[in-house]
Amino acid sequence: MAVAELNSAFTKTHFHSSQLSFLSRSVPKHQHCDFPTLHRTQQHARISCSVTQNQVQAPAVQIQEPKSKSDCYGVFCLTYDLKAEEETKSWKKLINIAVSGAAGMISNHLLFKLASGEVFGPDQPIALKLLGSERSLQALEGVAMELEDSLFPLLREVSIGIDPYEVFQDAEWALLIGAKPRGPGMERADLLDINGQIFAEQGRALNAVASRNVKVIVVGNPCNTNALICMKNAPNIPAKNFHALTRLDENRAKCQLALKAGVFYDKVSNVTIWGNHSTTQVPDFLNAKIDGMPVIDVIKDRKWLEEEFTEKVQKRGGVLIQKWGRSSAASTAVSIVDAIRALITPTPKGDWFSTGVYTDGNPYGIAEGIVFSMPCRSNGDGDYVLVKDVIFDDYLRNRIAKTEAELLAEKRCVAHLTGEGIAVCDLPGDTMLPGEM
Ligand SMILES: NC(=O)C1=CN([C@@H]2O[C@H](COP(=O)(O)OP(=O)(O)OC[C@H]3O[C@@H](n4cnc5c(N)ncnc54)[C@H](OP(=O)(O)O)[C@@H]3O)[C@@H](O)[C@H]2O)C=CC1
Ligand SMILES: O=C([O-])CC(=O)C(=O)O
Repeated sequence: MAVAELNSAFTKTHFHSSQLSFLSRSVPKHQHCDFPTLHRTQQHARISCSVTQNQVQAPAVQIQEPKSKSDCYGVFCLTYDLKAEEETKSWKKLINIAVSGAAGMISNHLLFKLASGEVFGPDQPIALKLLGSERSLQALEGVAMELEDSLFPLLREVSIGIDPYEVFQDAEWALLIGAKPRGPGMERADLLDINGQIFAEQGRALNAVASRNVKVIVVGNPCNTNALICMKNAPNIPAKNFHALTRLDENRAKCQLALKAGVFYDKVSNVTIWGNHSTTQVPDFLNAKIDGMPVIDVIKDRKWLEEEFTEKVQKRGGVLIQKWGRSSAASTAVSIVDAIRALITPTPKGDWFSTGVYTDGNPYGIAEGIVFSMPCRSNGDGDYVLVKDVIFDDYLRNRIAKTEAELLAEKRCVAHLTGEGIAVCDLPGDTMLPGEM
């Protein structure tokens, strides 16, 4: 009888049949293993594989603890000691990434990018913690199965759950995508309230169980005000760590400028989206550059910039829905990747990126206490600073004032969720999400 033995240190304590199929893949290629056997001690598990010519032997599996609701999924319950394998010795420490709305369309693109290593790098193992609801639990299992079947080397753990207090445990990144879409006839105030409740609860959960330096990117709409609510409910996490995703708007603006100037879009830089992720957002062509030159010196059609370009970016999401029948999912996932990478890699010299962040202490005179998209730079440590050397003209100031007024009105409308008293909803009538046009 030939016996192959694999020693691994396990941090998890549960095993079931799907793991055994994984374990059999772990046996050296020259030895076929029909029946991997798991032996457990207090801290370690050892797999031995019995290989016989004629003999059939039942697998012996000792299960020591029951699997709990939000625990690891399938093959991901198996956690190797990364230092024990030659290939993984140089890898960084595993990081925990929580994703809400994980069974939704955006996540369906994003999760596979995260798992592939293209976001955090080829030496960064990750654990994905997927938050769903009763409604989506089955679908979430399907997502986890697809992640299993993708055999991503860097994806070391996946867990699924419906309780944010469990799913957000030790999260170092929280990508908050899940939110109720605005249905026909629904008032924007109702949407703010329904989604606000979700983000208030998730803020409290992050406050209670996430890493103290968790970086939070809110995608679910209306993302600026949801980010504000989340932040206000997480007082023990730095306010600076909360972002509303406006990178998709920045990417859309770069694309339109490149198209008009007849250049490839990598020539377009320094594009700021000011304000709300809504149709009042301000894509800033005054400070933007094409091939290092001010956009206004390259595209000398101010009327086009003020009217057509601006409106195209503001309403791009809605036009896409009309054509595609659903809202941007792939390009949103790409922009989430861009937003994360903007924080974990140094910003190219002279350039900046847009993200919705808390306005307290901003150098532009924008009202404090709201989450507003502004130009930022990072040295790649996950943090950012606001860019000071930007210029304004009357046009830009007026446009910024409009999106600022909208966000202040949204803030008053969710005062009951931010601990700031009684809500008063006097939202401007034309307030729309990009996708609502
Ligand atoms: N900031 C940006 O640039 C962009 C933001 N968005 C926003 O991202 C969000 C997600 O988009 P997408 O993935 O396409 O949407 P999907 O409809 O595919 O998924 C959204 C998820 O939200 C969750 N959800 C939470 N609460 C509710 C609720 N009350 N009713 C229904 N679903 C709920 C659902 O998951 P579960 O049941 O698991 O909770 C669902 O899977 C939306 O709010 C959208 O407007 C979209 C594009 C760009
Ligand atoms: O309104 C939506 O859900 C879509 C959206 O935010 C966008 O495309 O920018």
